[in-house]
Amino acid sequence: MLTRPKLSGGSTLFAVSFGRVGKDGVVSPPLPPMVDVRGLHVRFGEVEAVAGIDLQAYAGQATALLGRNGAGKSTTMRVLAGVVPPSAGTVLVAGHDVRTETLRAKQAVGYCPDVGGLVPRATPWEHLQLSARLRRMDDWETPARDLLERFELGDVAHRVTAGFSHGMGRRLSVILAALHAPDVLLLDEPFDGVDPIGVEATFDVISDARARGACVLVSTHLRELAVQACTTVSVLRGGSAVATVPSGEMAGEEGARAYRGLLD
Ligand SMILES: Nc1ncnc2c1ncn2[C@@H]1O[C@H](COP(=O)(O)OP(=O)(O)OP(=O)(O)O)[C@@H](O)[C@H]1O
Repeated sequence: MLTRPKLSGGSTLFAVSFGRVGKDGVVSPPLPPMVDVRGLHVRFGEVEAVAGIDLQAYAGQATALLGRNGAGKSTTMRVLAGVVPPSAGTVLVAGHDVRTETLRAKQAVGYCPDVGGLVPRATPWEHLQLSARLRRMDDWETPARDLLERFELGDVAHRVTAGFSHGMGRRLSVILAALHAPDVLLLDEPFDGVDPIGVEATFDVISDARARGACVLVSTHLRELAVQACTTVSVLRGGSAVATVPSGEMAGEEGARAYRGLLD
């Protein structure tokens, strides 16, 4: 059965679901979710893009959203990023309601959209500069240079993005999402068309974010990369979450069969 997380996810899953066990054996209350989605509906006219999603994601964890085209992954990410308002339901990001505390929720988030977001006539460095100014960051140049080097974009840091390949654009979008070390990192299709160096660099960004206690959500079609990058997998179908399981349950041949079973 793939309807409920098992404890095979280890101590993190135990801690967030049932409480944290201290050295003295005392169990403290479970951590509140960093992303808390309850009964989310999103309608675009006649189309119901999201039809009642419930999703909880926690500090130090990475959750993958998997599902077929049109399952509602990107729309859910857009709601979390504060780009699309919910039609119904409650969405809290780092404790802030995206409907009533939109600015605070947005400040907590770093968002790599699935498409767009880059200015063709601006360079990567100018994108980073603008992002840092908007967020009133002081010491941004060193982390910006570091990220550009990790994603092998240092050599093109001062070239306009108009001539960038698809994969170069994806890599820059991940960098822009990660620059300010957000509490909630939302990566929509970060691996799409990205070469192995970019994939490795994205893995590093995800594990660094988890290590500093951020909550990461990754929307992707690439099941095996989702399993490698994430602790938890949530499978969406027809605008609803049909299963949320430790990522190990989606690994290998058996995981592929389980995943196909959830999509049919
Ligand atoms: N702005 C919009 N206007 C109308 N319909 C929309 C809009 N955005 C999304 N939809 C519809 O909502 C549904 C869910 O779309 P969404 O992009 O969230 O799916 P997805 O799981 O991210 O798909 P993909 O894997 O193809 O990116 C689809 O039927 C889509 O056509």
